[in-house]
Amino acid sequence: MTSQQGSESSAASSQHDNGKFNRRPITPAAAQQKIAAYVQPATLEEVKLHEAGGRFLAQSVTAPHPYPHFRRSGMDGYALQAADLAQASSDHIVWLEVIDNIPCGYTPSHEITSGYAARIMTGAMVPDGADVVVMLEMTELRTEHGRTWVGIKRQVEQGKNITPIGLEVQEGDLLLQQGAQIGAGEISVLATFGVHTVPVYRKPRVAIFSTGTELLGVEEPIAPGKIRNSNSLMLAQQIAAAGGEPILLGAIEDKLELARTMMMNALEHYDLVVSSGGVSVGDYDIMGDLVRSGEVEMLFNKISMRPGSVTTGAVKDGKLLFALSGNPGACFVGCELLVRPTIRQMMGSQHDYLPQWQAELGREYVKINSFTRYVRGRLEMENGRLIAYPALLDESNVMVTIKDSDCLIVIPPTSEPLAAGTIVQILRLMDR
Ligand SMILES: Nc1nc2c(c(=O)[nH]1)N[C@H]1C(S)=C(S)[C@@H](COP(=O)(O)OP(=O)(O)OC[C@H]3O[C@@H](n4cnc5c(N)ncnc54)[C@H](O)[C@@H]3O)O[C@H]1N2
Ligand code: MOO
Repeated sequence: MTSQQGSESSAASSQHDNGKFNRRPITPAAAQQKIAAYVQPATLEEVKLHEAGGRFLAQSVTAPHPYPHFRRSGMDGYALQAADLAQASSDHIVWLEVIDNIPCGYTPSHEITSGYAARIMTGAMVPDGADVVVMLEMTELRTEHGRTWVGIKRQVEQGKNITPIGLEVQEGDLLLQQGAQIGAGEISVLATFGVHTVPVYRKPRVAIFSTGTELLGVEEPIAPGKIRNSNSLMLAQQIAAAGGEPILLGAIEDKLELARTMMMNALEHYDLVVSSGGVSVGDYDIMGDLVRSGEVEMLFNKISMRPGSVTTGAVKDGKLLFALSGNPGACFVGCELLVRPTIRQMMGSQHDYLPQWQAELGREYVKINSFTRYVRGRLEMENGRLIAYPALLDESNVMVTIKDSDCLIVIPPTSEPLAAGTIVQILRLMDR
């Protein structure tokens, strides 16, 4: 904040000017490590399988039975003994008597011995004695006096069209590791093995509030000097996508007392607290003042990164507080780099940080900085090469290009512009 009426936080900030201007930056990796040391794992709950999507498994799951657990036909056809077709050819048809009919879901009523076959459908249980299923299209039928024979004119290799027991999974195999995120494939595994309620980590309840006397509700008409509070809702979406349960506490004016009440209430009632705004050095940067006041233990209040250099982390009674910048670009990046991993760690994820890839820079990047930059960018595959295009407008206070980005391009501290084609690290933005 720069200009406001009111004197409360102005007075407060002047008492703290020393601490305010003397911030010691730590690296983004050091900030992530500091936070990780305070993460408390969420408690467990059992959820119904159809509601488990996106959650993280709290216990590993092993197979209670093999899969498939019976020999399964892969085709509609006839189950028989391959050796019976040894003489079959285009000139010699082999006839086998059909003694059983096995639809899906039924068990065979006869063992197959030499000279006999069973009609069988895809997915049905192959009878004992049979070692091959011959497709319907390769057979013909003859019926006499109420008895039926199947005729086959070619040899078929033993085992053809039969899925053996345990082909996919043996009994006792590890199916899913603790910490695995439950998606469609995992749900399919759990359903197959009868796991109808799933032990998962509780979704952390993440309180969100914004500070700024300029902030209007989204539904309010625009007014001079005012802006709508987009950060709270942007954060709610990021937090939900990361797996947390966002709790929107609204916005407060830039008044230290309001911020104190909001922050203490949020820390008391929720698992994690995320605020936006008021962390810089201005007269009304109340979150910075609050964190420096000693009421919470400050972990850092400057990170050697842009955007989001003013991102602040603190802890109180074991609960983490992230005071993110009000600038939308910095707020977004701070959430992706710090809040998202925290939520995922709380939920037991093994993959907490954004995945890192390499790409070629799509156009030159000329800004020079002593801090690492996380530039929002767009990935394209061109002639088999992954190209990352930095957004044309990537300043911390730019909002509109966040939506166009699917990665953050990591520009290390550099004194030279980076040429197009330079190999850069990128962090993939997930869950969008
Ligand atoms: N003298 C200095 N000024 C600034 C410095 C500095 O080091 N010295 N740092 C700059 C940097 S870098 C950043 S980043 C910003 C950080 O500012 P704050 O985090 O304190 O955020 P505010 O001042 O409250 O707001 C910044 C900007 O964002 C808009 N905003 C705030 N909340 C929301 C919201 N909920 N939704 C949408 N937009 C929001 C606000 O109106 C401002 O335009 O400080 C620099 N200044
Ligand atoms: O901290 Mo600001 O977002 O670096 O630009």
